[in-house]
Amino acid sequence: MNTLAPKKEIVRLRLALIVGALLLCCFVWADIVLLPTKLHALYLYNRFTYQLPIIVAIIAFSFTRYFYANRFLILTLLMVLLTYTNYWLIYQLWERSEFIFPYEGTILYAFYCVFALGINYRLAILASTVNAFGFVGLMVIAPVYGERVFISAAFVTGSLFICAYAKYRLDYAISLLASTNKKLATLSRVDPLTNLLNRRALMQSGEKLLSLAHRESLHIAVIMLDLDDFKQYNDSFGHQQGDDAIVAQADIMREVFQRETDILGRYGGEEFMIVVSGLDSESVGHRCKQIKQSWQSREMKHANGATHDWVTCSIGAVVLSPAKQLSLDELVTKADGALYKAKHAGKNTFEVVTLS
Ligand SMILES: Nc1nc2c(ncn2[C@@H]2O[C@H](COP(=O)(O)OP(=O)(O)OP(=O)(O)O)[C@@H](O)[C@H]2O)c(=O)[nH]1
Repeated sequence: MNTLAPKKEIVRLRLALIVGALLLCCFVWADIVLLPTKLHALYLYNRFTYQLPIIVAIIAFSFTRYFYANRFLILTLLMVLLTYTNYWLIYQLWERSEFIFPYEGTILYAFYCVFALGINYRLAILASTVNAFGFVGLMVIAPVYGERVFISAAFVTGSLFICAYAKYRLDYAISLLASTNKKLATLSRVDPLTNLLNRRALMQSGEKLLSLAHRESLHIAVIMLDLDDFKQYNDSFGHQQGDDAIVAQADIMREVFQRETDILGRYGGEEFMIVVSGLDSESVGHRCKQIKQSWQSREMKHANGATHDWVTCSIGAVVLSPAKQLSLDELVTKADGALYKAKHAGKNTFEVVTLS
């Protein structure tokens, strides 16, 4: 499970590998104190001909473009190679002079590769299985640990699988956290009733589209929509049915504005906002007409005394030509002004203001 950007992840791994190489050198120093002098050459040969060069080779490989995509496989291979070169050393020291070299390194290599280098739990299980079999095989061909062979094998195998299981729990917790974060991020941007953007997200996305439109010399339009006589509707049919009308307004907006770049949101209450780029006044007017027609075709009965028999909305739009620059707040104020005019013109109508 990786949550870092590729470049940072590569640097992190490289540092962890360098730390691993340095730790290995520290262990060499400690082991030399433990080992009889006649075994020093054999021991140093193992560490400096196999183990250290393997780590250095992976550090060097981390500078190639093939490393990132294959890093987990490479690090799994590292876990197996470090362990098997250690088995080879245990075997040789036993064969040469029946010296009982400790097996704990096997567990340390696994913890280093799984937690410090971060190989995922599936590969950790694979490497642990291969290493556990290797240890049992070693015990069969060389009775290094004598009577303690069963407890040693159980200790190594148990530790390897506990390590893999702990990685599974960790990966699971991290993926749960990542998906919860994603859900929370969506929830913080979306209006739960309509699934449109909420006001904050609407303004953020609107700002982005505005600067993009300016950079690419495109028209940008801000369109405000407000359901007509909605208080009366709620009073007559209840809040629940009022919510249905709000959802219908969102559906109509989605029907009419289908481009991926169109930004649709609920500005607040029964007021909605759309930000679109690349549409001139005529096209914006055409879409406003489509919204009107869609409400008309739905014939959602309105309350007695409302200005129209079915639910309608009024629309105010402002279209900014590429030659002019205004902030989003200024465009919203102008679109609001146009909406106010549409309301005063008798509702169920639209007003488009062009700024060029
Ligand atoms: N059902 C429902 N009603 C809402 C929601 N948000 C706001 N409203 C109602 O929308 C109504 C808005 O009323 P007003 O601002 O007076 O506007 P209006 O009655 O539509 O009048 P005009 O805008 O002039 O057409 C209020 O009664 C709010 O309670 C909502 O989420 N659900």
